[in-house]
Formats: sequence, structure tokens, C-alpha cells
Amino acid sequence: MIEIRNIHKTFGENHVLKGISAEFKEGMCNLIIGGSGSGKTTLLKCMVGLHEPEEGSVIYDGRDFTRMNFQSRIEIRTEIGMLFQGSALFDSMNVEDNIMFPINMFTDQNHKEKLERANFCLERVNLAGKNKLFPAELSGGMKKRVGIARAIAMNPKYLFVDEPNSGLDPKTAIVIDDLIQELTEEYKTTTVVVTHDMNSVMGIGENIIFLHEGKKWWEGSNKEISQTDNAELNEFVFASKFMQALQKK
Ligand SMILES: Nc1ncnc2c1ncn2[C@@H]1O[C@H](COP(=O)(O)OP(=O)(O)OP(=O)(O)O)[C@@H](O)[C@H]1O
Repeated sequence: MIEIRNIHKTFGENHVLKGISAEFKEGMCNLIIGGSGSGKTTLLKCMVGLHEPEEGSVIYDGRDFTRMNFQSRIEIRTEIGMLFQGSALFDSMNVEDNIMFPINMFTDQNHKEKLERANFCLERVNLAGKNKLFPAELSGGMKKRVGIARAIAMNPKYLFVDEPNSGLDPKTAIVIDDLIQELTEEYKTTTVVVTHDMNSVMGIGENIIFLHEGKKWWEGSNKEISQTDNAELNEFVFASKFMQALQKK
């Protein structure tokens, strides 16, 4: 489980996060949702140490990440897998080398062991045999899957995913969501997904926090989200014509 307590983050005059507290549960897809600019990515970055919050704590299974020195943080970083927005693969490396990158960085495994792990991860995302392709030769959905393979290369306890469906068609987006959910259940990871895609919310949103005006405005599950009387959340959920049509049924 990851617990965040009273997280504040400011950029100059812009107080983006105004005291966010939440729990992200193990073996579950935990979603951070909210409108554009509501601070979702900022919160994610505060959780993994890419931003330093001015106030508050991020606690990984009882370990206070925010109070740790650089060396102790490395230990937790090795337990974190991340799928960044746009996949963030290294264009000059082939698929296999991209997946082996975190293993090279954090372990002293020999080449055979690393290759075995890369092949296992590739198989797990249904891309067996695509080792030698370069990112430029992959479709958007394949890039995401390679990004996921890299994110699970170190067998992470915590999986962070930023906008997994950006740039994907709805069918491929569901494949990616399902994969994230399967891996979460299979490896009991604490998975945190930033999204504003209502398909993801309805598909994998077991535990959701909704950010609005720098605060946690609502929390609940995908089963509860369409029944809420929270005006700002309703505006977010039913913004699309598709969701409006479902509401009328
Ligand atoms: N490095 C930064 N420096 C200054 N301001 C920043 C920085 N990162 C984010 N912000 C500001 O913080 C606010 C929240 O941005 P953030 O990217 O977290 O929102 P978001 O909810 O993830 O948005 P989107 O859905 O559009 O990706 C915005 O006003 C943004 O301009």
C-alpha cells in the first residue's frame, strides 16, 4: 500500500496540490482522475520523487519516502516500475535493450539472465520475438506494451502509469487497460494510474480519487462514480456525449 498524507506542491504562485491525502491499495488499480491541469501528473511525480512536495509524506508500506536520504530512496526506486506518458522509449535502442535498461541500471545480472527476463516480459505483453525492432518500427499500442514490459522488468511492487491510453484507439486502449489490470492482480502490485479517460475509469477504476481545485474532491469506485451527486465530478464524468447518452438510458 502507498499512503500519501497532506501533500502540498507549489510552482511559483501556483498552488497546485493543496493538502492531498489518500491510500492506494495493493493488488488494485488505483486511479487519479481530474480535469486538465488539476495536478494529476504533479501528484504522481511527487509520489515517485521527481518533484519534492513542500509539505506532506509519501509512505511506501510503512516507509516514509519523503524523509529518506538519496541512498535509501534508491532501494524503493528499484521496487517502482513506471510507464510514462508517450511510452518514453529510447529511440536509439531496440526493444530488448529498452527492456533491459532498468536491469542494467539496478542489478549486476549477466547478459543471459537479463535476456531471459526481457524475453519473459516481452512474452507477458504478447510481443515475443520483437526483440530487435526499434521504437520507430512499432505502432502506438506496441510502444505502450514495450513500455509496460520495461516497467515490469524489475518485478516491481509499485507500478505507476501516466495516461496509458493517450494516442490509442478505443479498442487498443482497452487491451492496454486489461493488461495493466491483469499484471496488477497477478503480481499484487500497488498500481497508480493517472487518466482522464472515462473508459479506463469504468473499466479498471476499483479505487478512484478525483482532483479538483488542488484538493481531493471525491473518492470511490467505478461502481459508485455514476451515482454521485457531486456536481464537479458529474460535470467531469458526463462531459462526453457518449457518457451523456448512457446516463439517459
Ligand atoms: N515543472 C513545472 N513548473 C511549473 N508549473 C508546472 C510544472 N508542472 C506542472 N505545472 C503546473 O501545475 C499544474 C498542474 O499540472 P499537471 O501536469 O500536474 O496537471 P494534469 O492534471 O496532469 O494535466 P493534464 O491532464 O493536462 O496532463 C498546471 O497549472 C501546470 O502548469
